Amino acid sequence: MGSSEAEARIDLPDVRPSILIDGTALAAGLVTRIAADVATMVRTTGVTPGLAVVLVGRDPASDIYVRRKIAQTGKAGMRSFEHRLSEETSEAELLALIGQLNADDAVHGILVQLPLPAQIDAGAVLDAIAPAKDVDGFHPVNVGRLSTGTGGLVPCTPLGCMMLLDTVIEEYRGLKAVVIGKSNIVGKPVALLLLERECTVTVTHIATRNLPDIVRGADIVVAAAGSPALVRGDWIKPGAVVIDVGINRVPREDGGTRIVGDVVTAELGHARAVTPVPGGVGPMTIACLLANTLQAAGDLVSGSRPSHRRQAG
Ligand SMILES: Nc1nc(=O)c2c([nH]1)NC[C@@H]1CN(c3ccc(C(=O)N[C@@H](CCC(=O)O)C(=O)O)cc3)C=[N+]21
Repeated sequence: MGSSEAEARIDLPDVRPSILIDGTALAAGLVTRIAADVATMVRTTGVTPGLAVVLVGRDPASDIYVRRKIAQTGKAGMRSFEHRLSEETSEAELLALIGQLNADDAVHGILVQLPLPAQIDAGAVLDAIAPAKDVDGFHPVNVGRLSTGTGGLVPCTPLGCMMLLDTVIEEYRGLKAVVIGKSNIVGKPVALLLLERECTVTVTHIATRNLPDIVRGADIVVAAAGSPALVRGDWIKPGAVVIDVGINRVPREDGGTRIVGDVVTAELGHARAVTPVPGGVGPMTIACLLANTLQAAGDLVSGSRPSHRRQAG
């Protein structure tokens, strides 16, 4: 990254230096609270929440995330069931496994790690997961529930973004929010959550014209473009809150790689608050997966309709 070029672009009023929102600490606190709720559930119902994680193929990054997810379930006192399938797995084989997990009373949450190999239609797989066990919130039933504000399981990364925002924003009503990226996994659901809080939401994407000008009007920016160092300091209004969802692996001078977000955080001294990468949205995504697994287990045990999520925190 050309840091001298970066510095040259800063020409903004002097305001308080921005807060870095510590996603690692927030996630650890959430996992601790979830662990207490899990213990209560085990004591009062005899049921231990269980999460099945399905990984097809050998993507090294997916491997790391799956191991993190499994480790965190253990910390929260949940059970995890790891299913590692070969790169050559057919769609029919994967659908058969999902059928088994749907029917397994010890499994309350099912996560199929994305992306899937090319021979498998990811949409068909997500459609096959029982909506009540869909802890990713990707099933059309849960997507529909989110869009109508009628409960259900909410995708983990957007939920984590809202919890990070909640640490610095008390009143969302009327704030201008700009979401960069229109993915089904982050952009669209986070836009719906912000809309639910009565923000004025703009969703931008690859074909958006004058993106910097649109972002300059935002009180809240959620950057989920998957483009390293896309969002520069001079795009950000003084006092804005910036959530960086990007996880981009870029080459390091010494030949290794490092993870950077979509935002040049070093240029954001004039923002009110910014999330770091790593240590921001990523750990919250995993903590929210546990929160969703607990919610799914609670709803499955009580036999109730999908619950409305209690206020975060
Ligand atoms: N069905 C499905 N659900 C997912 O939720 C899902 C998925 N597929 N496929 C891949 C993405 C990616 N993802 C991450 C989770 C945690 C971190 C995370 O904890 N990151 C750390 C460390 C980053 C690092 O150093 O590698 C951080 O940002 O601090 C990152 C990425 C979940 N995903």
